[in-house]
Amino acid sequence: MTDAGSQEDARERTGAPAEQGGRLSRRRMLGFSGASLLVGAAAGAGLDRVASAAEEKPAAGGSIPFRGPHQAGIATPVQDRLHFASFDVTTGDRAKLVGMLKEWTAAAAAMTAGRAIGQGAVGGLAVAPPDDTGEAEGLPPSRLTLTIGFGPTLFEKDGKDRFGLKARRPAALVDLPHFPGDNLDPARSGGDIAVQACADDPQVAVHAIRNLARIGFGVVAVRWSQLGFGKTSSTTPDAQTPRNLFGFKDGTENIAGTDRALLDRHVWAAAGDGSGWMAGGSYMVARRIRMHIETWDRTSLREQEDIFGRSKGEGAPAGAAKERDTIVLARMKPDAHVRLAHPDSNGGSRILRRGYSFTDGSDGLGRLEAGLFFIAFQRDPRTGFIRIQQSLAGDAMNEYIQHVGSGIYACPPGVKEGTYWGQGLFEG
Ligand SMILES: C=CC1=C(C)c2cc3[nH]c(cc4nc(cc5[nH]c(cc1n2)c(C)c5CCC(=O)O)C(CCC(=O)O)=C4C)c(C)c3C=C
Ligand SMILES: [Fe+2]
Repeated sequence: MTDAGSQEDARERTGAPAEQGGRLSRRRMLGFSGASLLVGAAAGAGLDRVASAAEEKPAAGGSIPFRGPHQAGIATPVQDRLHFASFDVTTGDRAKLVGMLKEWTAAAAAMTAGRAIGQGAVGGLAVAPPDDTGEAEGLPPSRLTLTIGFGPTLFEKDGKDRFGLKARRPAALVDLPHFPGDNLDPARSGGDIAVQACADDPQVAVHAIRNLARIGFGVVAVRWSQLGFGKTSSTTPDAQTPRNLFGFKDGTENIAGTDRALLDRHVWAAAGDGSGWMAGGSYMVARRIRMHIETWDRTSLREQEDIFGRSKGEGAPAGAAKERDTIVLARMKPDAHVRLAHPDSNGGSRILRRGYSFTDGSDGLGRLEAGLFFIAFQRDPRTGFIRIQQSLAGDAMNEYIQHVGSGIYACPPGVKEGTYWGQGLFEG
């Protein structure tokens, strides 16, 4: 850790805010003085209150605490941009993998606080590559969160227990079954380790993934990645519900990041669930879903609304006037998306959705290569995503979408002071 790193550790211990409303840039963070930290420590309780208020609703450029009981980026209010990356581990050396996870943890703590990695982009030796690539210099933390997850192949790949982790694989980390209509590209699926980077500034998210990949050189290689914009789900019900690329409000009936009871019941894995090292963690399912925009755009408004079971303008459930009015499933068509995805149609199953829209240019036939990068967190994918996706086999929307990429990852609990990402898996 650099001096700046020690200061950051001290900040996290004292609860001193990394910045106030995003006014401190990375450059200014490096100049954050030890004296001000002492003042912060003396102020103790008052600053703790500031920190927890900031945690609930930080300003757009602000920072989200990296350490805590749960990883940030799950219950955290959804940021504007996504850079998701899935990595293959290219070494068979467990010690190297653990060493990299330690380096990643230090780098993630720095970047989420708005600091540069190590000696920064220009602070090191002139004859060596800089510790940080530099494109986030001068930018605020932008509510960057980095969330790590471990894929099934980290535990066993092609019958090989490469890292002695096979017996540690959680029962809930199942291989996703084939669903009707799936057209999955192996080059956009799977991976041993995934990192979800979310931030309000795409440059900050891209910088984070780029630097983790750089640090991991020789240990991991990027298998596939996805950029996303225009969050399609909100975890803050008071905020305006965002719209997806079909033009509908998306995320109305999501689990709120502040709803402790629902999070404990449906999102956070518990000690009694079978894998003690996952307690406080969650399971992430990522699906790249292509949306056939051009076909959709030739569909009548009534048909579009029937497909979702909600109105396009207000987002009201069928037969109701306002977005938050009570849902009556019987008023929707039997194959309406909301009717089939609703907990009442799935034995009470609920997931926390955190997806983003994507457009990757056009597909060579003049059609927009666009869709939803669907991300869902849940306590158990067998009763979460899998259950709901099986129900969606009869979804009227299937004519307009296709699942083309897929991944499932066990996201360990949050990082405590002095520990590294996934330590419980390797040392528990
Ligand atoms: C397996 C889970 C789900 C997939 C895959 C999925 C794809 C998908 N969804 C939309 C648009 C909307 N979804 C909405 C609601 C909704 N969707 C799911 C699950 C999956 N969606 C759930 C659990 C719910 C909530 C159901 C409820 O309890 O009422 C809505 C309505 C607004 C809302 O509540 O969010 C929209 C719109 C798209 C476009 C899509 C794939 C491209
Ligand atoms: Fe949906």
